Amino acid sequence: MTITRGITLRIILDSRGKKTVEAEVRTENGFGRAAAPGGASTGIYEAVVRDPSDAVSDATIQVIPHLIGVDVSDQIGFDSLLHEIDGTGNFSRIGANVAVALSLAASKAAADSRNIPLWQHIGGVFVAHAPRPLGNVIGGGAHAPYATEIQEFLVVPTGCERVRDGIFANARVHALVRELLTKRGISTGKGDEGAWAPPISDPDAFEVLSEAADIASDEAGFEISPGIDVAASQLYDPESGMYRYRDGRLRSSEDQVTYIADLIDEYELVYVEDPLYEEDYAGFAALNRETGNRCLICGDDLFVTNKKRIQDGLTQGSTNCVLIKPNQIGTLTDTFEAIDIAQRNGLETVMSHRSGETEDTTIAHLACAFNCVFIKTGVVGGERTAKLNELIRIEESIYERK
Ligand SMILES: O=C(O)[C@@H](CO)OP(=O)(O)O
Ligand SMILES: [Mg+2]
Repeated sequence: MTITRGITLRIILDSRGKKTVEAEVRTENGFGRAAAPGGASTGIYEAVVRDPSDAVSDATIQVIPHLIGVDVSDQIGFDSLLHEIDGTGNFSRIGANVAVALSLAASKAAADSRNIPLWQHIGGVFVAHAPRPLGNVIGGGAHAPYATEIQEFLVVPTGCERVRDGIFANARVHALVRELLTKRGISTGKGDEGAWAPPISDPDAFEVLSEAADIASDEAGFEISPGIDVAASQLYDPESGMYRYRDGRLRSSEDQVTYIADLIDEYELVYVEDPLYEEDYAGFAALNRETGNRCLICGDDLFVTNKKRIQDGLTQGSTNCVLIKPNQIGTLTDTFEAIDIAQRNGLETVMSHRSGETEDTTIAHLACAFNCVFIKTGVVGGERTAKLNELIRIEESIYERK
């Protein structure tokens, strides 16, 4: 039976030590638990996160009673009920943190009631592989003060056969970056996602990243490629309409496109996320036209996992890739719809964590079920490795089935 018998909401800690929402859904013979992550460089069009304590006490009275006796095997029905109760279109009444925790916990209860893992419940019988891990090894921006200007310097094991080996290779790059920085006498604190947060310039970070990736690649015997998340909304100054850099330099949208295109060529980047700020569909399109044949140009703050915004991006040719964060949109059904419109129109999808995370491993299952090309999870830290280790287990089950 997949009818909800009990639902619990509680406040737990996230990896930044902030409060967040956890939901538990029980059916007669199934149980699901999920927690909401939290962003630091959030997009302005994301579904609305409420104060966790207020949201949980309100939802306990106003939401949970409506969800008892509901069939969790009908995920679309469950999620539209959440929208109906909320009534705002952006979850500003019940809170996107409450909504996403409930929606994901319901899907896990449904999977558990069927006695199968979540990836299989959602993806069905033809899930053929796990996504490659996109790991953050050097970072700054909104995730670490006085570090790099670009928010994330990433690596992805583009040449690995087994995802498991790629996960270990990313960890090796992470360790090598520390060695290289230490050799140069540079301190190695960490940012919110476990990436090193050294007080160095972006060109220096690229240099260290390339060197570490080359060494790890030689050791592993497969290609490890670099990427970045610029998180350019954080650099954009709406008053001047320019991107404002620390050295006082201002870049127009055109300058920013040239700057990023040059970085793509100089460092052979295979992935660039949010190179322009969250309203600049045209700037994204210019970069995508110029470099989309050799690099994934990915929208995060631009799309916020919202199918309408992805449609706008499609119309303008803004990107060839979409970042997917379930908590940006609030339910699993909305997440599916965003992925569906992207993939049906030939865009790649990347499943992503948030900078504030919990030990929740749901995104590892979703990334496999939805056939995402990469999963962005970070490289080290319990809340990051929880997802990577789950990916190792899922990949093993997929292989055993073949
Ligand atoms: O910008 C991003 O892609 C994310 C995750 O890396 O950061 P945040 O969760 O702070 O928005
Ligand atoms: Mg981003």
